[in-house]
Parts: sequence; C-alpha cells; structure tokens
Amino acid sequence: MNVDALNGRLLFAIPKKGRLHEKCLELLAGADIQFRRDHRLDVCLVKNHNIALVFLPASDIPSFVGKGNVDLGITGQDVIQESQMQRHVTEVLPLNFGKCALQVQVPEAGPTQTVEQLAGKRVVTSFEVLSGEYFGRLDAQLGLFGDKKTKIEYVGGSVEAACALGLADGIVDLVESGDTMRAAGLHAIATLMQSEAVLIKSSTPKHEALGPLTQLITARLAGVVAAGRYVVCEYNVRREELHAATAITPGRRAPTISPLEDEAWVAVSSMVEKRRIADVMDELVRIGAEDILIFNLDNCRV
Ligand SMILES: Nc1ncnc2c1ncn2[C@@H]1O[C@H](COP(=O)(O)OP(=O)(O)OP(=O)(O)O)[C@@H](O)[C@H]1O
Ligand SMILES: O=P(O)(O)OC[C@H]1O[C@H](OP(=O)(O)OP(=O)(O)O)[C@H](O)[C@@H]1O
Repeated sequence: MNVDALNGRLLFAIPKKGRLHEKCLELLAGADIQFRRDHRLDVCLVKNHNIALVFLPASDIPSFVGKGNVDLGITGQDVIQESQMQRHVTEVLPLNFGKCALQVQVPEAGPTQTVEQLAGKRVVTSFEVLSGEYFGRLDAQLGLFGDKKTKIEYVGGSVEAACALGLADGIVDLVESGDTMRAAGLHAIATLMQSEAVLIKSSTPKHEALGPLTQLITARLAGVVAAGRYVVCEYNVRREELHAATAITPGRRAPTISPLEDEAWVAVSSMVEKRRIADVMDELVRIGAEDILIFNLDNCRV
C-alpha cells in the first residue's frame, strides 16, 4: 500500500490476534465499518469512511495511541496501566467484553497462602510493571529491602506453568472463568485490578480535524455496545398495576405505554439490561403481567 494512502485518514488500532481480536471485528461489523484485510497486511483502508485500520498487538496499542501515532484504538485497561499510558490516553467508551481480573495466584496446596507470605519470594508474570508496583509497596510495608525484596520475573506467556516448573512461588496473571488457574492447581489470593476492553484516544490528539469522525465512530460503537447490553421487554398489564410495572421496568428514560382495545389493560415496552431480565420477568409475573415478550437488539442509539 502507498504510504500516502494513509494521509488525512483517521488511524484506528485493533488487536491483531488474541482474546480481543474477534470481538473487535464483530464491533466493527456492527458499526458498518467496511474493510477487506489481506491477511499478510497489518494496515488496511476502510471502504466507506476516511479511516485506516492498523492491526497491532493489544499490548502495543496504548503507546501508539498515547504518543499520537494512531488516533483511536481498542485494548484492555490492564495493558494501558501496564504500559503506564493512563495519562496519555483517554478512555472514551467501555466495550463490555474482555472482562478479566489481574490476580496474584499461588499453588492451592502450597506453603504460601497470603501475599505477605509471598513477599520476598519469586513471582513470575507478564505484568512486571504492575506486579513490581504492587510488591514494591508490600515489601516497603513489610520492611523488605535489598536482596530481601520480592523477585519479579517476566515471561511472555503460559505464566500459569511457572509454579509447577519450579520457577516461581506465585504468579500474577489474568483470570476470567478461572479454568486456566484451576487446571494449573492454583488459586487467587489477591486482585491487583479489574479490566475490560475500552475504546481509547490520545489525550493530546494530533489531528484535530478528525474530531467529528472520532465522535461519529464513538457514537456508532456505543450503539452496538448498548444493543448487546439491553433487550426490549414488552408485556400487557392491568392499568391499576401500571405504577408497579413502571417501577419494575423504568426504561432508560421512561417506558412506552400504549392503550389496548380492552380499556382495563395497557401494553408496556421498555429497555431492560440483559443481565437483569430473568428477575424482571419474575417480578412482572408476580404483578399479573401477561404476554411478556423479550426482543434482542441488533443495533441502537441511546
Ligand atoms: N481470559 C480472558 N478473558 C477476557 N479477557 C482477557 C482474557 N485474557 C486476556 N484478556 C484481555 O485481552 C487482552 C489481550 O490478551 P491476550 O492473552 O489475547 O494477549 P495477546 O494479544 O494474544 O498477546 P499474547 O498472546 O502475546 O500474550 C488482555 O490484555 C486482556 O485485556
Ligand atoms: O480464567 P480463564 O478464563 O481460564 O482465562 C485466563 C487465561 O486467559 C489468558 O490467556 P490466553 O488464553 O489468552 O492465552 P495466553 O496465555 O497465550 O495469553 C490469561 O493469560 C490466562 O491464562
């Protein structure tokens, strides 16, 4: 690709592989950001917007965005902190995927069961900056100095194997379901941070003219994220129960209430958070609501 082809385009960084990659592609499709990527190329032009996508390792995206080499990016909050770019990037939108926790883990049956016991020993991690800060504070509290301090060692992957291989007394790694941790015979004894995927932009953007396009893309992505988070709940309820019904489904602004041919009844339509829907349906049944229907959203603007 001719380098000039990128001139004036909004550069948008997407994780090139790993846990966040597929979800990002779904998000781009939902926002109708159209492109065709030659699988050997890490840069490609968007057909229907003045944007170029740049496929990068998730852990490099905070510094590319923070330094202004690319304008927008998607990555995890964990790698923003680890690369110490939190002052250089602005988190524009939480994306409701890539949720995980960075945790201190030790062998379940081992002699070390608290972080105080682990301090001063060997910790293996891919997050050496965050682990160094965490154990640095702990070492200072416990009066561990010089060669008594916790020894933090970096590995690029398969961190969970480090204890079994005799490399470490504990590890610091990401946990989502906990399957990896349990399969390795480990359990968590402390949490350094919670993380999810976020849309980020440079805190000092180089291309001010691209501001409106950044806003448009952010609004589209927010619509796709909200569509995944909410369902539409429709039901019929007796008019005298309307007050109770709107308390159960208050909607984002207010529920839509429509009259029915039978004047004793009304139809209610309301957005409800997906994770609450089973409880909401139980409560609606309890007040005598009928014909409760739940609809998934493809896309929305809220
Ligand atoms: N199990 C998980 N569940 C949810 N999100 C995760 C999980 N593991 C990692 N993430 C998120 O995805 C980001 C990328 O992690 P991933 O393990 O896919 O790295 P990667 O880019 O493939 O790098 P590498 O394979 O070189 O370690 C992490 O920084 C974190 O924000
Ligand atoms: O709690 P869980 O749901 O099991 O997820 C946690 C695992 O996911 C991540 O690794 P990933 O599988 O992305 O591969 P990696 O080790 O190559 O980074 C992380 O490093 C853990 O190993």
